[in-house]
Amino acid sequence: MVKARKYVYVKHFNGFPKEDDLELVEEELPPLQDDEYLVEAVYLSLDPYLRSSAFKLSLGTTYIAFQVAKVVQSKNAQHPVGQHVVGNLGWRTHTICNPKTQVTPLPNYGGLPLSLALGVLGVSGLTAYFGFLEICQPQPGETVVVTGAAGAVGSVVGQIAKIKGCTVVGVAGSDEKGKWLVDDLGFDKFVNYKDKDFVTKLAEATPKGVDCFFDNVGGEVCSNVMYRMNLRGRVALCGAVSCYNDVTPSKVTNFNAPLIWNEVKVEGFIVSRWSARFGEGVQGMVRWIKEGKLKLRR
Ligand SMILES: NC(=O)C1=CN([C@@H]2O[C@H](COP(=O)(O)OP(=O)(O)OC[C@H]3O[C@@H](n4cnc5c(N)ncnc54)[C@H](OP(=O)(O)O)[C@@H]3O)[C@@H](O)[C@H]2O)C=CC1
Ligand SMILES: CCCCCC(=O)/C=C/[C@@H]1[C@@H](C/C=C\CCCC(=O)O)[C@@H](O)C[C@H]1O
Repeated sequence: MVKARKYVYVKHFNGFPKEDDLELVEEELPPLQDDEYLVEAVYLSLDPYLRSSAFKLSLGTTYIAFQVAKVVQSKNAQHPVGQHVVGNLGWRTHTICNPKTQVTPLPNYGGLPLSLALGVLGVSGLTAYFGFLEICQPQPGETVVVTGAAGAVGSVVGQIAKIKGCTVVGVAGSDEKGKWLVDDLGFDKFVNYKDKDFVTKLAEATPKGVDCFFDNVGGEVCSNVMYRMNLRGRVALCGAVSCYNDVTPSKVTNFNAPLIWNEVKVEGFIVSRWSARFGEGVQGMVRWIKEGKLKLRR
């Protein structure tokens, strides 16, 4: 008999999540039926959307999260013991899956760690790859700004922009992160959004204006970058991490006028739009990692 432990959503978040909004529960799992298989979590993801999506969840459900898991018992020939899979199984240690469970067997990434399936070779990396390339359509020589630049998505966006021959400015919240972006990842410049002179520093870092803007944070930082957009610039609205736990909507500077005058194209997206092409994205990223063009923090 296997005992699973899982985090159950028991109280709606009010502001930032609190410990007692989730409860750790033990559950005895029944023996496997035909075609079922049991997986054990190896890595769990902890992503910003776990906060922004909470309002859609019913109380009593296991908290959502992607995990990399290993098949430890199986009555399903497609999922033999020892296989690794990735899927949105939630924050739980053990899960009984059946043929309808949406998990993807993990390929061997040529020696790269399986945890990357929750990072650069998973939702975060694919969000950067498709969101940036498809929506921003970067051209060599253009100026790209990415917010949340030291995060899982932003750090990949900036590196892809460098691969595409752009000048890249990362926005992050500490000088230590900025140093990592410039010295280790090859960003051209960094601006600290906590700097009291952020607006001036941003203008200094983007003397030719901004052609592509990939926004992960929303709020006033996003508004400030909108004012730097060039004629026919492109903005990919990926996330708004600064606002996910707002109890009342945050007040920000209105940026309609500069976007209208400059005929800027602004588009929000959810990465699943490109799910039929995820294999292409993973292949592209594995190639860049092996060529040393895409660096990771493991
Ligand atoms: N549209 C889609 O399909 C998807 C969207 N996303 C979104 O992408 C964004 C980035 O995700 P991910 O990289 O995984 O997250 P991470 O947690 O790795 O990074 C987020 C970064 O945001 C910065 N940040 C946090 N709070 C603020 C704030 N108040 N103002 C400005 N910056 C802030 C943090 O850096 P610092 O210390 O510098 O503040 C942090 O590095 C999120 O908004 C997420 O919801 C993710 C996946 C799919
Ligand atoms: C303003 C909020 C933007 C959130 C953007 C974001 O981080 C999206 C991440 C998705 C994530 C969504 C997960 C669950 C949504 C709840 C269930 C549903 O309505 O379908 C997941 O799909 C991976 C990222 O694409």
